[in-house]
Amino acid sequence: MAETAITEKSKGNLQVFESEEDLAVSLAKYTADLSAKFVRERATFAVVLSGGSLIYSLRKLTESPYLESVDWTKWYVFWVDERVVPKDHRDSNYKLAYDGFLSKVPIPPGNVYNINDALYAEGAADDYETCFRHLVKLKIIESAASSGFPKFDLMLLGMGPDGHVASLFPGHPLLSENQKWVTFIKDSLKPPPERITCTFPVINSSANIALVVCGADKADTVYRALGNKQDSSDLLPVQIVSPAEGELTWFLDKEAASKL
Ligand SMILES: O=C(O)[C@H](O)[C@@H](O)[C@H](O)[C@H](O)COP(=O)(O)O
Repeated sequence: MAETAITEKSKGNLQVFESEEDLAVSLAKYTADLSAKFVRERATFAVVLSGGSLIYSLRKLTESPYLESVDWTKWYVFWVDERVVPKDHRDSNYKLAYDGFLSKVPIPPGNVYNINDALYAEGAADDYETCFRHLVKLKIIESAASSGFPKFDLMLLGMGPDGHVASLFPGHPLLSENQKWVTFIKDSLKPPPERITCTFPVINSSANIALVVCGADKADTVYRALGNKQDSSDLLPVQIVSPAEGELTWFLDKEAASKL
């Protein structure tokens, strides 16, 4: 059961669910509705996934009615961050998403854009940015009118207990990267250390962002991001998520929201 509260625009729409099960039901509807809207408007739906528990929370999309009703042939799938490991490695976000989601829905394999796992971190980041630039030219990915950064239709983000999103960690210099679309990190606090990640200008150019957060271990950070006491001096990565021209929706289970 969702209690929906609309908070200040900068903090986004906040939805709190009794259980992760309820959250998953609502997340599937939200994603399917956006898919229908973008397919109607531009015959394409460009979706960005993260790793972690988010993939499990997408499971209802692989079931009826969405398995039949979503136009999966129009989906284009990307990753907001990826671990620099072979794509069949147990740490691979591609493998996680393939096993838990992509293998269960009929998205054309050619529409799934994982990183080139034959390259080192720097090369893989550059290569992924080149791929985005090519798809922006083809209008498979929209372009943000004001900045020229890619504007994905939907970005599905998780959040770590420390407030990281994608592979953008608290206090890391990459938080202020404002030129590159995709960059790399070799000292990720969450293993494995080598990753590629979209930058904040790309994340914040998205048309829609869902921040999907479950569990009591994240309650303090959720409070810091959404509670009334705001300290703008030392922003956590999750607090920098703020789509300039898009919509941010928080999906929280009641444990994650317990300190609000
Ligand atoms: O590759 C990754 O590690 C992720 O993309 C990362 O940003 C993840 O989304 C958060 O760490 C939350 O993960 P959990 O939901 O599993 O806590």
